[in-house]
Amino acid sequence: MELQVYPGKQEAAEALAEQLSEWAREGSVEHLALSGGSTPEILFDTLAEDYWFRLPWKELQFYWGDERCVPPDDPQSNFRMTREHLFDPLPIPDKHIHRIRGEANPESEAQRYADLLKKQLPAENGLPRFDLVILGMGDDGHTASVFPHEAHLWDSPELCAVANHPDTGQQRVTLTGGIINNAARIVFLVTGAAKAGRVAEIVGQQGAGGNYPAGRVAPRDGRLIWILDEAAAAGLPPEMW
Ligand SMILES: O=C1O[C@H](COP(=O)(O)O)[C@@H](O)[C@H](O)[C@H]1O
Repeated sequence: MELQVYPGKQEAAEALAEQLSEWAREGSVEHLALSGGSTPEILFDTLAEDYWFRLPWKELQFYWGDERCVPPDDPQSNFRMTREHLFDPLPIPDKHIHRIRGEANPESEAQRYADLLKKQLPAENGLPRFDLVILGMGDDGHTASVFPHEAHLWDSPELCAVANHPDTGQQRVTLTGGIINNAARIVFLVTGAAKAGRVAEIVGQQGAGGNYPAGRVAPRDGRLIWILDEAAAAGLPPEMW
């Protein structure tokens, strides 16, 4: 596990943008899965504003780690946020954007997306392999849309599953642990004081970190990088960073 801590969320986002641009320019990232929620907005804005000419945008294929089961223009849609902050401003061909259809029947969509991943991605260890999976972590330790109350979904033999938000019951379609942990690189981008407790448990291995879905992220033979801001890292022992 590699740990990178930056003063604030802007610096953390810039660091990930820079590393992504290096990997893309050297040709080691083509297929990448994006996270949703609010944290990646700043990453996408940074990429759209400062990396127009510094990434081979037309060579990248975009996927998602999870999607809320809402229409693609809904305020809650991970695709909508990404389109507004990343795809609209940049020259990305529509055929390279492989969204999870939040408006479809969740069970059929989980199956369709799993089939698409099998078709699109190279295989390694008998599973499709992403070059890069970008993940966020919720305050409750969820990642993608595998929540603590449905942690068994992490071990699903299927590549994608239907999940339910613990408070709202909103359905989600999510990647499961097998395909996430098969990625060549997994990068967590986590910022803000609200995440510090879970970061201390999972990254600092204080307590029951391994019980959270985010604590189950452990690439089989790839790299795992946690990119934090100081607020999220505040519960980690100083010698770690
Ligand atoms: O619901 C979700 O939450 C996580 C974390 O989101 P954040 O807003 O706390 O950054 C996110 O990674 C996931 O993609 C999203 O659907």
